[in-house]
Amino acid sequence: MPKVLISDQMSPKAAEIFRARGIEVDEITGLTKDELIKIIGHYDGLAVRSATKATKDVIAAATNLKVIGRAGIGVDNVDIPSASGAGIVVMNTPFGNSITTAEHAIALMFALARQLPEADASTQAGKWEKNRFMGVELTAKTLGLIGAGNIGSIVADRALGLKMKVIAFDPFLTPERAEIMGVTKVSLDELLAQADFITLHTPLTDSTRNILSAENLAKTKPGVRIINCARGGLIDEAALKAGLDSGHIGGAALDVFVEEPAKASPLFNTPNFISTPHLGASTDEAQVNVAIQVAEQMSDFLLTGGVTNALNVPSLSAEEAPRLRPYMQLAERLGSLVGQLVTEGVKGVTVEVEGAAAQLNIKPITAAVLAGLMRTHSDTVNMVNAPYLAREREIEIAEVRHDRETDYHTLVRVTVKTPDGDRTVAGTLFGMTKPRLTEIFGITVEADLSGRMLYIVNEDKPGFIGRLGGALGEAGVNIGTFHLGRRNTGSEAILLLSVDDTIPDPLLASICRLPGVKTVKALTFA
Ligand SMILES: NC(=O)c1ccc[n+]([C@@H]2O[C@H](COP(=O)([O-])OP(=O)(O)OC[C@H]3O[C@@H](n4cnc5c(N)ncnc54)[C@H](O)[C@@H]3O)[C@@H](O)[C@H]2O)c1
Ligand SMILES: O=C(O)CC[C@@H](O)C(=O)O
Repeated sequence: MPKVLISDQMSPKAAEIFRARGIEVDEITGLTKDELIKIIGHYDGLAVRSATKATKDVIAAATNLKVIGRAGIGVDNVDIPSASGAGIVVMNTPFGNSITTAEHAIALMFALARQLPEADASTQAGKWEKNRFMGVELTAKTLGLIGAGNIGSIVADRALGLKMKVIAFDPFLTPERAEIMGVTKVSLDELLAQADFITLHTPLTDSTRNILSAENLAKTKPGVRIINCARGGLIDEAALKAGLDSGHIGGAALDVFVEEPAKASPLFNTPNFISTPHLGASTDEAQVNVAIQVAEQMSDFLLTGGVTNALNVPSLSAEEAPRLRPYMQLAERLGSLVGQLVTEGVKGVTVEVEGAAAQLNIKPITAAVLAGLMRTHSDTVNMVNAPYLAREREIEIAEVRHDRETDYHTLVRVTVKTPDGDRTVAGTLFGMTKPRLTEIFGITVEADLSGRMLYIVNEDKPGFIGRLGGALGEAGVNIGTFHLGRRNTGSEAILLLSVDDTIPDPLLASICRLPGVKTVKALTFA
């Protein structure tokens, strides 16, 4: 009988479902990392919210673990590359708490507009300071959404009902979708300049970390009020404190912090600052939703192999699975590679199959490309919802089968249309099972795409590889594999290195400064 550990506070519904489906379940919350490491080896499944950190060390100790289920959306507490490396499926429940979180953002917006927490504390202290708490109306004010996905869309809907004007910055929001939502798509600078209230609804990624930096906060409208119910790290907390102190920022409400639990913060006790302890998803309704979903999904997987809402494996029928699975892994990695390298909005994706791949059902291959591509910008994308999301975002999808001889026995090629032009990558399967990159942006290169990698474009001049090796060696970064490709002798070369550990930002910056380097990017593959 499979055994599941529920290691965070969860609705009792989750344990009820596991037991009803014949799965043994332990509910042990508040474990330290060492305590978790000690017991995790006994379990086939781990059900978490955000407190448990499923780190590399925890996963290394999880010798029987087959599935990690996140009762919620954000999976930044789960090391997905390590889980994938260990063959552990990671699932989340993408929509169960969206309404609840959107409502929390709206609640915080009201609380800021009318200084509710301070007014409450003052009244209950017997002060009756009627003249101290002068608020602002929300009607006719401009709300700036940073991130217009599931939660952002619900916030927009509610704010429009409050007669606010809603503007949104989201590189993946098409003008057509913005029109359907009733919001105006704007650039980040336009949003910063126009919004009376700003609310954040993006995952924490390389492109969103510190999106409200000191520099961007300085571009906001004087008196702006800011709400973050998404992830700590989207706002520079020190700059936010300075902005509140100077009065440039009229108020801020944070549900999430860089360090959680946030037991101390320079922001605490700052006037016009409101905080809640990561309560965005904390309603009876949302917690029942996510508990039921996670327990059903994990039970299905442990008992039947069925995969739903997985972030690192495709969903597949039993018949197609054996032949398609390696192609989907290849497709997902090609999509992820372009997603990590292309920064501008994607307008179209063409998936071409040649050789043996042309005989297969192309749909799951396309879904895998799209999931890999869009997952770099959203925690909620999986093979199942990726094609739907792509359509919703007006991304044009084309599928082409080639009946022609190629250099490879089987080949998948992905071309992404961006405002800056087309970007093409291609790959094959070695031994019909191992994904292998064969072409990147017009340059032939043969490389694995797995784990943590470093992508460098440089001028093809002698001495560069030695300098790069020196920089990595000095920083104690071990190179696993090394792949090189170039357009013509002496022109542009591409290097793809696999590395054992995360590359720290200062090291990336120093590689960037090496003579001849044009582009450097740290990549991660699930
Ligand atoms: N406080 C909480 O308890 C709580 C609860 C649920 C979710 N969350 C957080 O909220 C986040 C959003 O959830 P969701 O369901 O709306 O996710 P989603 O994936 O549906 O939407 C995220 C949106 O962010 C956009 N985005 C990505 N990069 C961007 C960038 N650089 N600039 C602007 N927009 C960008 C994406 O295009 C997407 O539309 C989650 O990632 C999760 O971390 C927090
Ligand atoms: O589980 C929670 O309380 C928080 C969930 C939230 O951060 C999420 O990403 O879904």
